[in-house]
Amino acid sequence: MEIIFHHPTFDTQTWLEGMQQQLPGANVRQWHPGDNQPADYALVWHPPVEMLSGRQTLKGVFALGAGVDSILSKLQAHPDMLPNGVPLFRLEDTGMALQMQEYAVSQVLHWFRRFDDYQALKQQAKWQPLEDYRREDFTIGVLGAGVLGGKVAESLAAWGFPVRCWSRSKKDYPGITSFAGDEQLSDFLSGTRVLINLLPNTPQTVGIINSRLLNQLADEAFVMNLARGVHLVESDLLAALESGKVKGAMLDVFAQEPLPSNSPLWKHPRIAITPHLAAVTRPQEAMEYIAKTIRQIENGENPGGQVSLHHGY
Ligand SMILES: NC(=O)C1=CN([C@@H]2O[C@H](COP(=O)(O)OP(=O)(O)OC[C@H]3O[C@@H](n4cnc5c(N)ncnc54)[C@H](O)[C@@H]3O)[C@@H](O)[C@H]2O)C=CC1
Ligand SMILES: O=C(O)C(=O)CO
Repeated sequence: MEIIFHHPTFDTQTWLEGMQQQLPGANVRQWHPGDNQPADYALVWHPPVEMLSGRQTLKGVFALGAGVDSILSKLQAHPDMLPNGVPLFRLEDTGMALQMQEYAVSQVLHWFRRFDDYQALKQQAKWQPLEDYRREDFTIGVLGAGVLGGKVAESLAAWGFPVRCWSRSKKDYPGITSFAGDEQLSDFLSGTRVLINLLPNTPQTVGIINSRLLNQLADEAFVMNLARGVHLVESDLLAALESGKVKGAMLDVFAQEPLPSNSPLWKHPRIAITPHLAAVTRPQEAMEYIAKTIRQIENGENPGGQVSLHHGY
């Protein structure tokens, strides 16, 4: 079995040796421009078009992350990059759900316990106990209730918050109210105090967090964008913060990354920023998952994690 690997930033040696250990019978190599020797599987992130195109013998391409928007947008520009019928897989969880839970729970608790307000009071050397927020006024709405959104919703429900989620089709997560489809988006938003975005980047979801959506949230809402920068209309968020409709935001992803130093988001006192690390690929878990999937394919089984090219995620 021949496996080719390309990632612009990951430590290649770790992956070559790790995959070799996972699949002792395989020959795992780093792909270099000009290498058109046979390959059964490709492990990629931002792959050069020539790495994949024309490889009719591929049995699977693995994206080394959860979001496949960068690969799919390249595929749109170069439709022959992924030979017909070759399945594209992505990482499902592989340690990312726990990271997303840590991120979301810690920030929700930060807002719920009003640490943002106390931080502002500290700047004024003011000793001033504030009224507690009540859980019943702190409904959390998770946009996108898939592998990551579902787990984030579950972890917040465990903290006793009212939690709801919104997805393409209804979900049956215990203790979480499920809304589905465009026709239920307004109901989902109405009363949502903390909005957490974990949608994939598709033509249907680009710009979804705009002023029309923000105006439907509860007053003094909070916004957490953990998915993709293109989901959020940054100027609309700034306007909602200005008007007081939105009280605070935590952003991990941006329309332009790295976020340019002159972006007004940096200086805004009620916006917290992290540099796209809400959940990163954990090599060991990812390699175990990929190896398991490859074994399933080799055994003629139907593995999970296949991207729907039709739905775009
Ligand atoms: N900031 C970071 O560090 C990371 C960000 N991500 C982002 O998180 C996203 C979500 O990841 P997963 O949970 O694994 O994806 P997933 O595919 O398991 O879940 C996607 C969810 O969105 C819903 N959805 C999709 N299109 C919709 C639409 N038009 N209307 C309503 N609901 C819709 C689906 O029904 C599903 O519930 C990734 O696509 C990626 O962009 C992923 C990993 C790390
Ligand atoms: O896996 C993904 O999609 C990411 O955004 C990783 O940071």
